[in-house]
Formats: sequence, structure tokens, C-alpha cells
Amino acid sequence: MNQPQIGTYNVGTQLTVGSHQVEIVKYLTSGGFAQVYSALISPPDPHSHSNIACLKRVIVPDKPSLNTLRAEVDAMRLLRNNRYVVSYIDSHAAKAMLHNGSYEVFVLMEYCERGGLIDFMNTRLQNRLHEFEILQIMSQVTQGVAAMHALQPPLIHRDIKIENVLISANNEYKLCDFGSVCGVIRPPRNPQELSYVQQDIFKNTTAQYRSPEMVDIFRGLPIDEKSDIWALGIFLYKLCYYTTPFEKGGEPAILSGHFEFPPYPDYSEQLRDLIRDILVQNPCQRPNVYQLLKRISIMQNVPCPISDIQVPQAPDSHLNLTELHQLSATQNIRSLNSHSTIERPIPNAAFQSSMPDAATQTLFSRKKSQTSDNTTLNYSAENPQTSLDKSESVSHVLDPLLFESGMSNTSKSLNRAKVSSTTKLKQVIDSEAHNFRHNYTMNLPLRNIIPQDDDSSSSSDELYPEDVDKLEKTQSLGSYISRDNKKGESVKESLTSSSLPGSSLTATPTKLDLKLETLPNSTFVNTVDNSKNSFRNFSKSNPLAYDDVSVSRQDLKNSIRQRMLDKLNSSEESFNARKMPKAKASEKESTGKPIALKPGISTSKDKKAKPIPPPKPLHLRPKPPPKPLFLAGQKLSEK
Ligand SMILES: Nc1ncnc2c1ncn2[C@@H]1O[C@H](COP(=O)(O)OP(=O)(O)OP(=O)(O)O)[C@@H](O)[C@H]1O
Repeated sequence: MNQPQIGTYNVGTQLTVGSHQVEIVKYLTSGGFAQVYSALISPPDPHSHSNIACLKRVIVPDKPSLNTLRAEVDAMRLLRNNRYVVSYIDSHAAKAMLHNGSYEVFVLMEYCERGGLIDFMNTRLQNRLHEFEILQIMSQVTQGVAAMHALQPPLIHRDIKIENVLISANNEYKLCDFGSVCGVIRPPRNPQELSYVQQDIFKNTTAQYRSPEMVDIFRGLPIDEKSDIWALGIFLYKLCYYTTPFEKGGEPAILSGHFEFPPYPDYSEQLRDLIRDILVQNPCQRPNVYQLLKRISIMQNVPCPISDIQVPQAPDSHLNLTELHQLSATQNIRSLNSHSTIERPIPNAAFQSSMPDAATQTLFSRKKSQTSDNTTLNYSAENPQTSLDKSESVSHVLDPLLFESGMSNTSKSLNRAKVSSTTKLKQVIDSEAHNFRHNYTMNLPLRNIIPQDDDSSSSSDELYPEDVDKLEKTQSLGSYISRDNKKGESVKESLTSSSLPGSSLTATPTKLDLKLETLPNSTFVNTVDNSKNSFRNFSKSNPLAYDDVSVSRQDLKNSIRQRMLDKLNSSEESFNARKMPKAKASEKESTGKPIALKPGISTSKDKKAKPIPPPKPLHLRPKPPPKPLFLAGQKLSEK
């Protein structure tokens, strides 16, 4: 979006935000789209009892962008009680006075006095983080993520990264920036959906934190909680080594899964193992958020905070494998099938929706039930609503035939696997559930990721009173992805080469800087824009027409293959450009001529670009005219 330029508020400026009186204390910074202030509020925040808050002021140019923010606020509101999520206080939107058609949005939230995690890391460039500090940060951030995954249906953050963690006055690490949040995205089923998902991922995620299933949508895997887990793995690696594991290798490295650990700092093998276990290609084999927390807690030698999340537990007598799977399959279908309005997630701590995982947890807990804490064992006995949710979801969402077939497949797999341990069983269930998400076919468009501006019903004026509108109404999660303001650029933090894996780490690392970096894949922008246009036309004419598109399997395969090749080629081009020696780079700057890529690497651009002729031998080059005297070593004054 074209961000209108606005001046900053003076200290002492008085405003009303929702039901709060606000007085500006200090201008803090400007984010990609927002001005950020510290402010005094009245009444104080009932959650923290503090009268100091953070005010985010954003000018949005149109209603779709307003929807994006509205959805961000809704996500914050759902998560407001979690200690490790930046807490929402109030919000307010109004039509902007100065900019026609635009809106001014104010969001009041908990003030994180100690700034960003990145700032803290910058204070520790010489003396890197100790393992216990890393585990503490990781545990708290993972708890924030767990709160999202525990919603029903789950929310996927999609932009977990160092930059999106702030530190509160009492030194707690808190997840922020919920502008990319979405529900589970099932695998696309036709080229239009595919383009759309691809575009959505590029707009809402940060390149280095993307999971393999995000980079290669053509694997046909859902984007779900496990994509956040991958990002947590990258996050953990960066806490340790101040760089990301695929910083140098980029997308091909993400897809091959190959990364190395720098020799310094020397963390325990346990910690490195944890990173290895998270960064596995197959999402089913990655731990879920609870398993991750357990591992971290064991390493910290503290009780697992998982009891805070209250994973649902079933009494022994009520649980058998069939039920277990029924529960998991249903939950997955619910996630997929849901139109994913943000209204739907239920912040019901007693019923988390990553059911394969929850179900497994249940099973684990059965084994341990004699010794377990009672608070985690009250599934249907103390929470009848939970049981209701369960039966309701079974009856109203599923096509019984599909469900039956899913069931029988699962039973077969389970029998085949002859699971003898809970770990094995967990893997089978997890992978079955994942396959279920993968294979289940629905006659629904990807509503959960279609932007609101394509949906005329949601942009009716009655949602937007003329002057002031409190951000309380819920929106489709699809609006999260309409952040077209990023336009192929992402603000990304990265260390300079001095701290890249494999490079010498004895040199003083340079500061972690915020720098504006164009996405590596330059041709992607075109691809995306094109696909976006075609998608929009398509959806405008008939938003429900996806399933009528007649595309043969082979066509789809070919189209996928071609896109993949284009994408890889263009990625390769940008990776080569990255590796371009400095000398060549400066040569480019000075001559202004493009630099030829390595021979043998064909890129989509190559096809269009004219071949660059080899340089002429010296003796054939035209001789430069003789220098005028005053440039030939003789001063004018000496003449
Ligand atoms: N609650 C808060 N307490 C203290 N500082 C904050 C808070 N929220 C944001 N900030 C500061 O403001 C900066 C920008 O905020 P934020 O990332 O939310 O804005 P943005 O416009 O969404 O930026 P971007 O999209 O580029 O990440 C943060 O990096 C952080 O330094």
C-alpha cells in the first residue's frame, strides 16, 4: 500500500482510544507501517494494572488494509491472557481526516519496556547468550506459540522470528506481530489455489524462517502448526549462533535440509539435537509445541509448563484407538473446513486442537496417569463442554463416508505398524492426521486465505460507521494475508558474514541491523503479481468456482513442475548474486553493466536477457583520446 506520510505526535498529546484516555509520553519508533509510542492510559490495564502502555498508530489507505489490522487485533484479543504474548488493551479506528478514504487505527497494548529481543541480542555480541538464557527465551516464546496452537481451531503465527519477540519490564519474552496469522491452509488443489497460496506465503512470512512445505508448496502438504515449529527451530538456531541455518544456502538448502553448526559458541549436544529434531523435512516428524516444551523443560530441569495449557485428557475408560483417531481426524477436518473466521477460535485452554498431538498427549498421560498432576486429567469429567465440542464436531463436519474411509485406513495403518510404544503410535497418528489433511477433498475454496476485498459481503459499509469504529468485529482470517503493502520486500534482520556458519567467529561480529532487503527471488514478484491478477479476476467473477475448474492431473503436474523450475531457477540466480564477489559487485556499480551469471546456470531471466558478448581483446579496443594536459600530471597553474 502507499503509506500516507504523517507527522508524529508531540509529547503530551491527548487522545481517546476505545474506552481509554491516552497521553503520549514518548515517540519510540516507526515500524514498517506504524508509529509506536509509549503512553499513559486511564483507566489502567486491568490485566497488568499498569497505566503505561504502548500505542501503535497506523494509517491504512483502504478497507482491505483495515481488515488486515482488524484481524491482527482480533488475534491479539484472543491471546490477551497469555503471559508470553504482548497483551492487547484497546483499539480504535477512525476515518482519517487528512487522507481521503484512508483510516487511522490506534492499538493500545502492553508496553514492553526492555524493547526487542534483537536489541538484547545486540548487547551480547561479544559475550553470546548462555545456554540457560537461550532455553529460557525459547521456553517462553514456545509457550506464546502454544497459546495459539491451543485455540480451536488453531492459529498459525507464520512469522515467528527474533524481531517479533519483545521483552517486558519484568524480563519476560513475549511474542508480537500477529499480522500474518492464519488458520491451517490445506494443500492447494488447482493452479489458481496454488498461485494464491504461494503469493500468500511470500507476503506473510520471512524467507529464512520458511519451512520446506512453505518453500515448496508443490509437495502438497498443509501449512499448519508444524510450520511454526520449523520457524521455532530457526529461531532457536539464531538465538544460539546469531544467524539462521540456511542463511547462505537459501531455499535450496531449506529444501535439502542441510545445515551446519558453527564451532562457536559451544552449546551442548542436547541443544544441537533439539535443533536437529525440529528442523526435519517431514512435518509429521517434527515435535508439536507441547513436545517441544517438554524437551526444553527437561533441559532446564524444571517442570513442564504444559500443565498451564491443560492439554485435554480422557479418562482411561473412555479412550480407545478408534476414538483417538476419530478425534484427531475430526479436528483436522474442522481446521480445514472452517471458514476460519477469527471468531471461531475458542480460547478454550482445556481443548487444544492440534489433535494428533493432543490425542497423543492423552495417551502418554494415560500411561502416567497414576503419577500425573490432577489438573491435567479432567477432560470430560470436569469439562462437559469439551465433550460436547467433541461430539458436535464429529456429527456436523464430516461426510460419514469420507470419515469411514479415513478411519479404516487409519486402523489398517495402525495394525500394520503394530505399534508397541507410544512414540511409534504418536508418529503413526501424527502422520495419519497429516495425510488426512493432505488427502481430504472438499468442495470449498480456500476461504481462509482469500482476502476480504474479494468478498463483497464483508466490505459493506454498514461495518464501518462514518467516523469512529472500535475494532471489535471479527473478520475472516483471509484478511491477514492481504498485506500487499510489503510488495515483495521484507524487513529482515541478519548478521553480516562475520557470523555466518563456517566463517571465523573470532572476529568481532558486527551489529544486528535492521535492513530493508528485497526478497531473493526477484522474478517471483512478477509471477506473484500475475497470478494475483488472474486469481482476483477469477474470484470476482465467481468466487466459488474453484471446483469447477477443469484441469487435468497432468496439466496441474506440468504447471506445478514449470513453476517450481522457474522458482528454483530464479532463486538460484539470486543466490548466485548473493555470492557474487565484492569485486564484481563494485565492478557492476562502477560500470553499471549487469554481471554475467555463472555459466551453466539457466534462469528464467536468462531466457529473456540478451547474451552478453565477451570483452574485446585489448588490442581491438578503441584507444582513449589523449588526456588534456591539465589531467596529465601537470597543474594548470604550472602551465
Ligand atoms: N508493545 C510494545 N512495546 C514496546 N515496543 C514496541 C511494542 N510494539 C512494538 N514496539 C516497537 O516498535 C517496533 C515496530 O513495531 P511493529 O513491528 O509492531 O510495527 P510494524 O509496523 O508492524 O512493523 P513491521 O511490520 O515492520 O514488523 C518494534 O520493533 C518494537 O521496537
